[in-house]
Amino acid sequence: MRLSRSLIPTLKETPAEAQIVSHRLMLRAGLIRQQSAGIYAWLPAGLRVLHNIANIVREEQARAGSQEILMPTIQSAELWRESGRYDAYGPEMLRIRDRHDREMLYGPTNEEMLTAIMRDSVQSYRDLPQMLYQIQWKFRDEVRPRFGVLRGREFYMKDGYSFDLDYEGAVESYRRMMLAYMRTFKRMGVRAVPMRADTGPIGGNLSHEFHILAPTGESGVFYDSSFETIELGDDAYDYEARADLDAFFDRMTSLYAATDEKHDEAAWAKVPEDRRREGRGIEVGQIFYFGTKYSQAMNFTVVGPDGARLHPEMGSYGIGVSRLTGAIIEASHDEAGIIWPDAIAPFRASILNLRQGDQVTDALCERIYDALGRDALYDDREARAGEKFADADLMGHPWQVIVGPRGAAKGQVELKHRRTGERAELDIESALAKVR
Ligand SMILES: Nc1ncnc2c1ncn2[C@@H]1O[C@H](COS(=O)(=O)NC(=O)[C@@H](N)CS)[C@@H](O)[C@H]1O
Repeated sequence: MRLSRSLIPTLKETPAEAQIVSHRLMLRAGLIRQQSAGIYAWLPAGLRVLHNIANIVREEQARAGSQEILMPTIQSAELWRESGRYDAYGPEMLRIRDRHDREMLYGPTNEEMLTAIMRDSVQSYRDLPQMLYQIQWKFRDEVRPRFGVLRGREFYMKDGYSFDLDYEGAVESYRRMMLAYMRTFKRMGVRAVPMRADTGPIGGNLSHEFHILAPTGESGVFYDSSFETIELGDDAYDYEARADLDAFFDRMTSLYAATDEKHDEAAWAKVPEDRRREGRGIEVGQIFYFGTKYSQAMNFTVVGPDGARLHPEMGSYGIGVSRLTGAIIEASHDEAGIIWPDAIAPFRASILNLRQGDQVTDALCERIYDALGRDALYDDREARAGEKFADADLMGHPWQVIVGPRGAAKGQVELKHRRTGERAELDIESALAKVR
């Protein structure tokens, strides 16, 4: 994209309402604009990040054998009355009435809906196990939305659901998702720590939250410092080998890590003193096993191998896709702005034209822009070099291709790596080879 023709409204000043760095930087880098409390519009560069995150989630869900579906955001109240959660869910649920005065709601999650779809679709044990997910907008009427997209009211979530014949199968699904989640977060360039967690309104008795460690995290966390160094998502494990799933799960859960709600002083005391860490975490995902809570409540049964009916065992698995855009900035920024991990950056490179109007410089910029295609943001504005440098650092793309008249005359550019600050004078082909 050409910056002179794009809607990426960067700001020099920090908006007063933004209290944490990711909220400030997302506004200043022109990624989002608030429309009402906890509800945001995603501008072109912000939407590219959101799609990059969602696509990594998609690829890793596919690898784990989960099928993508898409369910509606608007749900009927009676569906939630079947499970008893319509009243239990409380004021976070946005309740609405349609023109025929039917009670509807904007879905905060979809356990009931997918259980009803499965109830209407499968009758035999041969149709299980199934693992399905969607990436869809949710609404939770948070009493105090804050910190930008970290705690919004309308937010983008991957929510997955597993259906198994028995407890053993449900445990395998849970462990499959543990591996998929750790691989997913690793690919996004962040370290997320799996922590034992409470289950809250979703239910069940087994749950882990995945936390990115960041000083602005809302959750207090206690963890073994080994999590700062061990390999968190390596590819050595095979989803089709139960022993691999068990080995990975044991490795991830044998080290101590718990949110403050689940912190256990006795277990904590067994962690060698020099390895005990306390900190703050941002919850970017949570997985739950809750057995037959929904299949019982909604009378979803299949005919088992012996002809008797059984209630499938379920779990659900969420990732905060829109929250991750902010959480990753909390974990990866400096005083100049965002430092995007390569895999999710809105663009791979900013092209900075330092002498707009100079024919040789313009021509070289166009050549580089053509070569990099949609992965580049070409700053072709009539603006001073200093402004272009500041905006490129603020927007945080991994590479900056800096084109000035002296270098252009020699067919050279200056290449800057945003994360390390390293600079090099290179000919075009060498520079393009590094950026691609
Ligand atoms: N208000 C919010 N704003 C942004 N992200 C949120 C918000 N509430 C939850 N999330 C994200 O959504 C993830 C999943 O939400 S959850 O409540 O833990 N789990 C569920 O809803 C399950 N039904 C998953 S299928 C959380 O880990 C968090 O990263």
